Amino acid sequence: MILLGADHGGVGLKDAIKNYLEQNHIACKDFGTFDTESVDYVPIASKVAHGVANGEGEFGILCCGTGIGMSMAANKVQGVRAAVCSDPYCVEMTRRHNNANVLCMGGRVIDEQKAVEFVKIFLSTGFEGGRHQRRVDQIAAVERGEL
Ligand SMILES: O=C(CO)[C@H](O)[C@H](O)[C@H](O)COP(=O)(O)O
Repeated sequence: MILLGADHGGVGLKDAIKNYLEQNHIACKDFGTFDTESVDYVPIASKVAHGVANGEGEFGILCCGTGIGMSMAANKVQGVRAAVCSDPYCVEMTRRHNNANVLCMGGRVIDEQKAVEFVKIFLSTGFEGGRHQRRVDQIAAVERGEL
């Protein structure tokens, strides 16, 4: 299950991604927003991030104007590793090296075609583990206040 969320700055990307997922029979849940009326991104990021942290969704995808506000809010939730990406290399590497579980993108930064391309990369790339597992474990230790 892929959990989706956006504010007014990212709703176009989110809807294009939802369309792609549904056309390809990939289960998704849409936490809004559903139009371009201004909304705060934080409560939406929180819903998606908690859904990923509690296992409702394997991955989250969050879109705002830049992707940055969404990533900042999502990364406050324990267990979430949200990455804001605007190029395909970073999308691939954040799965391979960081085991990112939330992808954040900006509707004022990239177009819908790129966003869908990035989602394809994100969902099809695995975590490499090894030395990267040690570093991801260290991020979790920071969350617990142990590092
Ligand atoms: O949090 C953000 C910036 O890092 C997002 O891009 C928001 O979508 C943006 O701040 C919203 O701005 P607006 O002027 O209220 O449309």
